[in-house]
Amino acid sequence: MKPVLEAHHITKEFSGNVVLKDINLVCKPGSVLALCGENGAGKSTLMNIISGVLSPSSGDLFWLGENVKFRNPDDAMQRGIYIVHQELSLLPHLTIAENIFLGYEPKGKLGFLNNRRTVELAKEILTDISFDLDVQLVVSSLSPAQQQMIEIAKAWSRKPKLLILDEPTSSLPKSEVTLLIKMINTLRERGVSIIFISHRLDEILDISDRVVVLKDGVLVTEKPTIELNRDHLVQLMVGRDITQTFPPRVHITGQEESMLELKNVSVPGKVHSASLSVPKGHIVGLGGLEGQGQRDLARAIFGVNPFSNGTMVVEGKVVRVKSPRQALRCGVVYIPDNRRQEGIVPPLSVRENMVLSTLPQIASRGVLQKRRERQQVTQAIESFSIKVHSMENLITSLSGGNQQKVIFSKWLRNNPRILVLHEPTRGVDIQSKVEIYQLLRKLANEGVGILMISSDMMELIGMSDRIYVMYEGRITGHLNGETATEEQVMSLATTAAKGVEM
Ligand SMILES: Nc1ncnc2c1ncn2[C@@H]1O[C@H](COP(=O)(O)OP(=O)(O)OP(=O)(O)O)[C@@H](O)[C@H]1O
Repeated sequence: MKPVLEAHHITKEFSGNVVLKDINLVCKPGSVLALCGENGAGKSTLMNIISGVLSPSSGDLFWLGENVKFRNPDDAMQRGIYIVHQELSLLPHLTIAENIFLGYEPKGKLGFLNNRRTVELAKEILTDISFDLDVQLVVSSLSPAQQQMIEIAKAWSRKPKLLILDEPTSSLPKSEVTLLIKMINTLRERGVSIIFISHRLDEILDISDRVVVLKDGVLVTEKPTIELNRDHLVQLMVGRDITQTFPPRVHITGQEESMLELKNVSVPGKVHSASLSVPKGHIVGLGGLEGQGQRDLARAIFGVNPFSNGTMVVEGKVVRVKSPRQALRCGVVYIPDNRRQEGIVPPLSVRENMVLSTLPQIASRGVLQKRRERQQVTQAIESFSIKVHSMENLITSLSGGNQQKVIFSKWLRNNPRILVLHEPTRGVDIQSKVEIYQLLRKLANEGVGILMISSDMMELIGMSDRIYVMYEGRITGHLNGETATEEQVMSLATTAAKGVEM
């Protein structure tokens, strides 16, 4: 079949720094091409070139055999290239139908907006891709998975020939990924050529027909997916085998010392009478489907939206945490899941972003302190393997995964006693995941109490010493992390049973 798009010898430089070298790529109709590689390998840059956001420094793009130069994303979209970015672009206060047709609203005879027609057409689009949802719902009421699917429905309404999905599953729990995969398969059957970027290897192997691996801006492999397995793919991306993803648990003997205890805490309408305990040196997992109150619980612990009732005990003392500042004073640090929106300050450099949370301490000190600060930043860049040329580069010039690592390291500079993390490895490549897991275990071994919210079942079971599960704002039970199974977690995640320990 004739390719829709061919990239010939694409190279891209940013101020003399070559981030893509001589890339050749072929995208065929009705086929899914998975694009993978470590954080900073060049995946987004390549997609931005294909979708007209960036121009290549050299090389050519051919669209249906014709040599093309896109001046902007609209230009590429006119041809049929549509990109769905990692960050969702929907307007939360508008309905699904309004979002799908934003900027393309069907007009009536006199040129007025035709709301009924918008609703009808939106319904047709959802039906066409077998997605059953009331198109008059407001987007803010949807789950992240549903919002992601509306992004794809919006793309589908523009009749794309080439659809680029940049980490579409990274914020979705496994249970909802299935829905998305079904949708991708439907689009493939309709003859759409799809480029699928993901760090989730199982999905890559599941969905794609061919796999392309980028490493440091070079295309190192292109193979039919059936010739690959998980280990092989890791080898290609990382350059070595990763035999052990999760570091070994350490068995703590003697009396358990509690770092954080929640007794019947509530957040109105979100968390109902939840109780849990995080012992010293433990990693306690908090699982469940997305949106069951985990975020509200974490934010309340950190004083963003305080608990309305119940008791919070930190290292044996009852505390009332009403602000993040108070939480930090109690030794509690919270690293949220939407790190890129909440965590970075775009106009600042990597160094400035890293020292931000401890800035008042640093600002009052002199040259020596500045030197120390630079040393600490250098150390953080090394220990997190952050891909950056200079610490003075703007944070926005880093790849998504590397921005996440900067934020991670920034919060850890506060020397937490209790660390609350939400989806610690979302959007992070396999190698860095392993590094983050090792770091968390090291912190636990040093006596930090860790509460890790994760919808990644492998991670939850592989890392936690104890697992609590939430459903509809309640903790439905807890499990021993070492013996827990996926089925047990799922069963607690979908039932209102109480007080189960297995
Ligand atoms: N506007 C820019 N200016 C300077 N450097 C940039 C710019 N955009 C990207 N880069 C650099 O290009 C390299 C590739 O980044 P890119 O975002 O394409 O990686 P990626 O493979 O998509 O990573 P991730 O998985 O983390 O999203 C990185 O080293 C990044 O710092």
